[in-house]
Amino acid sequence: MENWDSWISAALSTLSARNLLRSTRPINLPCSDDVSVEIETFDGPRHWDRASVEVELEEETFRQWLGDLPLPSGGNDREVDEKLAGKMLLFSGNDYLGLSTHPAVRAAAAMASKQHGMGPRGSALICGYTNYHCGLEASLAELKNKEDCLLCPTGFAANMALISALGSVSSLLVAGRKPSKEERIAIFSDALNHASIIDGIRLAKQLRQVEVFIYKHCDMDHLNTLLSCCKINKKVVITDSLFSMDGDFAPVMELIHLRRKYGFLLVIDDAHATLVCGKNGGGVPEIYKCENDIDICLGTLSKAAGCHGGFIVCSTKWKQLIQSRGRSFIFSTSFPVPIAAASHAALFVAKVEKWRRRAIWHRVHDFRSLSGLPVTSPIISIIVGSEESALLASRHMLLSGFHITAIRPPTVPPNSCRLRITLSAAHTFDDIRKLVAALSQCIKLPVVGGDIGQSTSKL
Ligand SMILES: Cc1ncc(COP(=O)(O)O)c(C=O)c1O
Repeated sequence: MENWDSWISAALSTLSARNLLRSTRPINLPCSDDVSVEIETFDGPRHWDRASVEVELEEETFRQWLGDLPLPSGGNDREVDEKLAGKMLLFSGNDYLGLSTHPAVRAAAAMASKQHGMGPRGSALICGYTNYHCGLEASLAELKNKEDCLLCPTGFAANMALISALGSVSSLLVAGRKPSKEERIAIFSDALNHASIIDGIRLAKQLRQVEVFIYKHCDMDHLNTLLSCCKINKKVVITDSLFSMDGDFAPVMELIHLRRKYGFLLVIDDAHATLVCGKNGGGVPEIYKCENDIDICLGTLSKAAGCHGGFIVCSTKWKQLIQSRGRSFIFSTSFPVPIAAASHAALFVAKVEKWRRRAIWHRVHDFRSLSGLPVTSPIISIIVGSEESALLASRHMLLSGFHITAIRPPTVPPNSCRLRITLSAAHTFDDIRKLVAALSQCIKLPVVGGDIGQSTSKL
């Protein structure tokens, strides 16, 4: 029976026959000693952690932001004059473990920039790929328990590169002509997948390489029906593992069950779960120990790693294909060496400082018990309905000193406007208590701060 392994091998043979297979040739930048020896780690939070969740706005910016938000009926600007600017508590970032301000991450970036500057600048296939990038790829493959890894300029670029490479398989297998409908790739995509997946799919569709089937959010019955009706052989299912707007998890074990039934290629975007989920931070695949059942896993270093850049962990064969056909990988400058060095340090710290993962999950638990909302992850989506209600709630939170944004159409459907709140290991129980107290003044919560005075955290 034909399967993805034979299709990918055939696509690689075609590329090889046409001299189109590409590989990276790392530039060797001498680094001083083994970096992991110099990385300092700590057994609990320190003062620098606060810098990742405390921000300041200029008075002018604060006024402008408030100016974009409606005044409550009968309200006036007096309260604005009272609060104004100064420090705010950030509940809207993606630096889930607070690593962006860690001394080891700062030191790695500083040392690399001192030794090598911000170069070499160029795309990975030309001259932008170094031993730093190579080492980071090896660490990510190890973290995710996969054969290989390919770094991309961003997480957005990683999804675009993967999907353009995927689409190219259908053309490569019918060399010299356009694939018929049955010869295309059938992509099944969750309705709430990230914009980078949606854009990648739209592009491949326009090029007539793929047929697209959108299944209802996390609805495995709907996916099963679509799969069973589809006559195309080459099927792919792609989903966020932890959804960026709703904060819920994809039903990974059910997807794996369907994969066994239909033999599709399973791709997950683990951007928000990497380093946050799993004992060692391996993300959703580590929770279920199902790394072998997930064919391709994408992620980003711009969230829990606190740095920048995207990655794809997969087999060496898939890596060869993506680096030869993934346009956003091929035609974009790779990220600078200090970013690679800092990301490498962040991965090391995240592995050693396991208390950070415990801390963020304690904060999730604290929020759940104080608010009564059934949250299951550090991404909290409080749906308030109309655009006006969301903006009024956002205004109240802003005036209470919380940096939280209202999410509106087109990012979310009309009448499901929401406040999106993200938690971090750098938040304290007291931060969560104050947050819930402020929320309870503008939103009806199931529990209005029941045990707001007591920590549920054991940290
Ligand atoms: C699920 C998901 N995938 C990909 C990305 C893109 O990552 P990056 O910010 O590194 O481009 C994001 C960022 O918001 C995301 O939420």
